Amino acid sequence: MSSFSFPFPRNLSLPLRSLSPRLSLPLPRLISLYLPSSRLRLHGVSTRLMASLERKHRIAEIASSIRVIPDFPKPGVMFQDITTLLLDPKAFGDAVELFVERYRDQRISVVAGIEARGFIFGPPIALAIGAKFVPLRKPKKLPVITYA
Ligand SMILES: O=P(O)(O)OC[C@H]1O[C@H](OP(=O)(O)OP(=O)(O)O)[C@H](O)[C@@H]1O
Ligand SMILES: Nc1ncnc2[nH]cnc12
Repeated sequence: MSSFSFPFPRNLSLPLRSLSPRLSLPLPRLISLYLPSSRLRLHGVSTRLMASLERKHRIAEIASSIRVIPDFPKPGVMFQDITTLLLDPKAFGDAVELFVERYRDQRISVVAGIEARGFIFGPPIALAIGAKFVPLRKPKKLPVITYA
């Protein structure tokens, strides 16, 4: 049975929206709520719960690193500006890692990235899962035979 690992900083607080919209606890307290004394729960259900909480926390951190510009390029559109995520190596790495976790070990041989943001995220994902990368460009951009 694998041992429990604790990947969070000690002073971290997590908003526990799934339990209550208002509940926010320091993580050690949160763990003491979730982890019963039984070793079985510690190594079984609670380990999965912690992995799920950590994933939610990572996604929230990624989301908060993206700058949102209201009403661009037209009223009503909330523009998601990922240039701020790209300036944050932790958030950028975590975003790539989420894809890598999902697609590794699935015998994927090619990752195709759509211009333009697909050119940013596709290559590191392809390298990490051992796949080739194919850029999907607009027509007539390349001076060689292309596939459409
Ligand atoms: O992944 P994204 O960041 O959403 O980018 C999507 C496309 O938007 C831009 O072109 P646009 O549609 O403005 O046309 P253009 O070729 O005239 O620049 C950019 O050149 C990408 O091809
Ligand atoms: N809301 C949005 N933010 C950034 N890029 C987009 N492309 C299409 N919708 C978008």
